[in-house]
Amino acid sequence: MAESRHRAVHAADRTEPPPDLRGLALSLTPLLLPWLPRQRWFAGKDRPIGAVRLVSVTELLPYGAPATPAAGNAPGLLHLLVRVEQPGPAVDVYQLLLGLRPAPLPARLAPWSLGTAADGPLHGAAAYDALGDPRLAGVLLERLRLPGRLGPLVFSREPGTAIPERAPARPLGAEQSNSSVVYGDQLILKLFRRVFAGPNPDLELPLALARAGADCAPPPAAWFSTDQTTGFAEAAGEEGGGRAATLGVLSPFLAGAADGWELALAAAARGASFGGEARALGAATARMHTALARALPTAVLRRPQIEHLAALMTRRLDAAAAAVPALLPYRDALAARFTRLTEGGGQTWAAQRVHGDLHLGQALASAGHWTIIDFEGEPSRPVAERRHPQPTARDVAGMLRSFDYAARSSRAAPHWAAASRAAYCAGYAEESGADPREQPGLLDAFEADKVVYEVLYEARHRPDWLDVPLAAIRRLAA
Ligand SMILES: Nc1ncnc2c1ncn2[C@@H]1O[C@H](COP(=O)(O)OP(=O)(O)O)[C@@H](O)[C@H]1O
Ligand SMILES: O=P(O)(O)O[C@H]1O[C@H](CO)[C@@H](O[C@H]2O[C@H](CO)[C@@H](O)[C@H](O)[C@H]2O)[C@H](O)[C@H]1O
Repeated sequence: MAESRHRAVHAADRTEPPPDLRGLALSLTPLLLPWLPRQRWFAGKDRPIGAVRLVSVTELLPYGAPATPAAGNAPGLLHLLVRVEQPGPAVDVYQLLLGLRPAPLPARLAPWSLGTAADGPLHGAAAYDALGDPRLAGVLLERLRLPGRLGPLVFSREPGTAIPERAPARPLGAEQSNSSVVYGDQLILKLFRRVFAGPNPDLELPLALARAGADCAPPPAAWFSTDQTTGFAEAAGEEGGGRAATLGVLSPFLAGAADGWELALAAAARGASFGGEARALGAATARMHTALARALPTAVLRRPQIEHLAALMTRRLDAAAAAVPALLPYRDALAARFTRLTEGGGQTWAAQRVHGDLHLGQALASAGHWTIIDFEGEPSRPVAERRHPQPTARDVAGMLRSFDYAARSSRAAPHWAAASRAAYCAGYAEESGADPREQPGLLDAFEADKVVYEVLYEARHRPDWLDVPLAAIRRLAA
């Protein structure tokens, strides 16, 4: 890799992309406008895009500069952070990795195409999502192997971790909020698409767990971030303002693991009990909570914080009901669950860092062990809010909802979900000594909050699934 060239392109103290790189990237922006809203991870699909502005441009591999003459038309690789301006309060920053080759693209890369630059310095170059190109994904792996700075990008590596020099790369096909590449069934790189100022909990929590010796999450091997966060959204930067934004995390890949969602669906579809697995998952959740409470700050929620929490849940409910009118008839019954939280007199709740979006798809089973992944929290919540200590009931409620989703999606007998939920809570209680069912008001409120979130999530991303949370709401509100 022509490392010295990359460093020459980006001086370490530069805050603006050099004019030649800015010119390159500007000739790509017309291609971004139609492409962005088609991406699963693009959060602003419901609003028109006003403008796409460059926050930073980094050349990871120069276009049109083959390392050897024999390499012929070598691809280029650009890292972009772009601000997408849309109607509404937040301005989102997205991370893009764009491959460049002379048009036309080879057929294997066609599904990743953004189109061909019509003018500017890249006139005639085909741009594509570089994660679909194993060669370019390899460039990223090499960067992560060698810690250091490249312009606005800072690459870090956890001491004592093994990262191969080369490994075949394949993009993960799953419908995701972010994008991931698997290297040789050994490592997985998760690239955050919508990025925020401050550490991403999906690095912060697994790293804290690993450093505390807990084996509940894959231990990060390397990561990269940017410390140039001036163009980032205000709201997202509240707590992390001016601090480095995490862009990607490389972790061990659990080859051959099955996720809890597939396992639960398979069991439910053949009428088999999921009790043993749910119990073990409850115990794994409790171990994760215990380790997080030891490794990261905890808090006690008193009356003002509990009122704030209830108000936040009610605000989210009202926003969801405004967007999905099918929620309106149940609004008051759901709001009552939040209000009841504040009626406990001198009641206090223990709070700590939690997973924040725990569901069956976030638990991987391999060799009889549950590993928890994806600690980012609910992607639509401000990151500052996701990083606050919260009652562990938030995670328990998330998983309980997931058993309901699995039962409805597989048309399981009605008692299947109830039995799985009970086994999960029993496993949690055995491991931690505290049964989540002993705080029914808290669990009810978090379950109602989660199901409201799910209504909005399904309405935005999977309208065919909307009836799953709506059916639960009809039950909760009855
Ligand atoms: N360490 C891992 N080992 C094996 N598979 C993984 C690992 N991390 C993630 N995956 C797979 O990738 C999918 C997406 O990862 P996730 O972190 O949930 O991303 P997103 O936030 O985009 O949903 C998961 O559902 C899982 O199937
Ligand atoms: O995995 P992500 O971080 O992208 O989480 C989002 O997508 C999930 C769906 O993939 C969504 O989860 C909902 O559907 C699941 C079944 O597909 C179900 O098991 C969960 O209980 C349900 O909440 C999640 O809410 C969303 O944040």
